[in-house]
Amino acid sequence: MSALSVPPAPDRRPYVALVAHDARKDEIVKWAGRHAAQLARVEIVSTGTTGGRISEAYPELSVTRLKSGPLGGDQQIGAMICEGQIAALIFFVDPLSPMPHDVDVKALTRLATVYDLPMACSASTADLIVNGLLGAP
Ligand SMILES: O=C(CO)COP(=O)(O)O
Repeated sequence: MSALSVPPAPDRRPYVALVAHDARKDEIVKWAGRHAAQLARVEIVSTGTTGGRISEAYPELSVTRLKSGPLGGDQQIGAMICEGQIAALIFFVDPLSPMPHDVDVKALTRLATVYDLPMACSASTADLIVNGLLGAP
């Protein structure tokens, strides 16, 4: 699918948003591998680079890639949250590095809170969310 537009809501399956900062991309790829059977039951939407890494590692998963985070991808996912298209946000943030798009990161986590969306910023909480929403592996 195009990396340029927010896609329409899928017919049947909710989106789970997967996003990670560079320092944590290896970690989210590993995490997605542990949950691949569960993630195969949903549509995944990701910021550009994160989505590329996950698709490359697990071509069997359905991953829609948006813009890269610093180029607006976080905001695209925020818009999808507003439109009720996202069931959960798994966002492995890097808390140790300054980000040029810090305002976008804050806006995304803020919207997840506004809409009471299940949101995880690390693997242990992401495990609980995915097991809770999608059942045990
Ligand atoms: O920067 C990000 C989230 O704030 C992630 O974007 P990428 O997946 O394109 O690296």
